[in-house]
Amino acid sequence: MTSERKYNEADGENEALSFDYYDDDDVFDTFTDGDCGCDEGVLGFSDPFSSEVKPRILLMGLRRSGKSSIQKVVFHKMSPNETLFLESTNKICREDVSNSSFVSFQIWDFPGQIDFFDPTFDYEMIFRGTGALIFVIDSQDDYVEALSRLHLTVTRAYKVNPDINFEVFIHKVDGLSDDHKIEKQRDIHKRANDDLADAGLERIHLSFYLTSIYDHSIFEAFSKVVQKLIPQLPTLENLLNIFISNSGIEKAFLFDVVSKIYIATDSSPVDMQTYELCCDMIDVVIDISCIYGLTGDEAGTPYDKESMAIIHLNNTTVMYLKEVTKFLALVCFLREESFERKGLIDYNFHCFKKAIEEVFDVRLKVQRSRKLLSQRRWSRQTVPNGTQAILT
Ligand SMILES: Nc1nc2c(ncn2[C@@H]2O[C@H](COP(=O)(O)OP(=O)(O)OP(=O)(O)O)[C@@H](O)[C@H]2O)c(=O)[nH]1
Repeated sequence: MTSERKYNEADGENEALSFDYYDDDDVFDTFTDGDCGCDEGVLGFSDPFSSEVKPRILLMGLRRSGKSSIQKVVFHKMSPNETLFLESTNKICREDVSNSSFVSFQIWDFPGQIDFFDPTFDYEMIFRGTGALIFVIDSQDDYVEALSRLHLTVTRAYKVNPDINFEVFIHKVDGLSDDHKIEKQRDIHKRANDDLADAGLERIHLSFYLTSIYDHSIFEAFSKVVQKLIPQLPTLENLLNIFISNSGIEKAFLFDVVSKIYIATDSSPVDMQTYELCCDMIDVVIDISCIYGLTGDEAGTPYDKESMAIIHLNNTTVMYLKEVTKFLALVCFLREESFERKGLIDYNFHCFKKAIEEVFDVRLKVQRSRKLLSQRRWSRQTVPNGTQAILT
């Protein structure tokens, strides 16, 4: 935990990774647009362009279910113990997460007591621009009320926007035994789907995850939620498949370094232990770099084009980490004998990196033209004396 804090201190609010690799300020905001702070980040409907570019991820659930803790631990590197002191959220908090061109979305943290019947709460507007709705259920609490809330939320949201991905986090499972976890998941899964079937809404698909901020499960679950929002995912997976099969690599992950969300992996199955090792490796690289690599002046960054690491495990496996872009790292697992052909791996990596940059460029162009289009549309709706017309 000490090392995590060091990273934060050296960052000056998570901005350590924001050196310029691409120079489009609009698209490459720093990790967060300032601290979420919930004061600046409070729901504001004034930005007419943001919702067009960034999908929304909503964090909903009953009070004290753990929504703000999830956001703070995953995106602000807060240590889990510190979440004990988080105050209850009383307004909708909106935060931009724009780590890279692939990981770019807004997270909206809702206070537990949101009332759908409150006429001042424009839920239609909120759900319309939503990519994923994460509903957090406290597994250590009685979840009957949470399930009826989940049903109400999902049915309302689905009516407005049937394209939303509904993700249910069965949260705080750290206090439960393995058998108990499975039992809870089965029960919640059954009840939630039965409720939907009773309402004639079997077509709504809910995905379930067992999560806790005290282990890597929350990062893994968030990775899967985010991956569903990346339209280039099949391309990235394909590139990873080609890369590993030509390099004798067993498993490869493309990681967003700041959040430790993996945005893609090859098509072989992911096991939790491998994922945890990758997260630990990223922590080691960044922490050592922060503590011993920075000279103390503002210019240094703990992660740059030269960043790479090799760790030989005691089971004849090698872990290999390399920088892909200023926010992305490739972490691979391979046998020691395959690693003898490091030259080949590096050459293939070079080709892989170039391909990723091309995918990246295409997305940038699409984003720029979309933004331009919406700016034009917006200015067309501006009357000559400079006051804005009301959008219809
Ligand atoms: N054991 C355990 N406790 C957790 C976990 N996640 C959050 N908590 C605790 O749950 C409590 C409530 O967390 P918050 O993040 O404030 O909950 P919230 O849903 O944002 O609450 P509101 O803002 O009131 O809606 C805190 O004391 C957290 O430390 C978890 O994974 N395991």
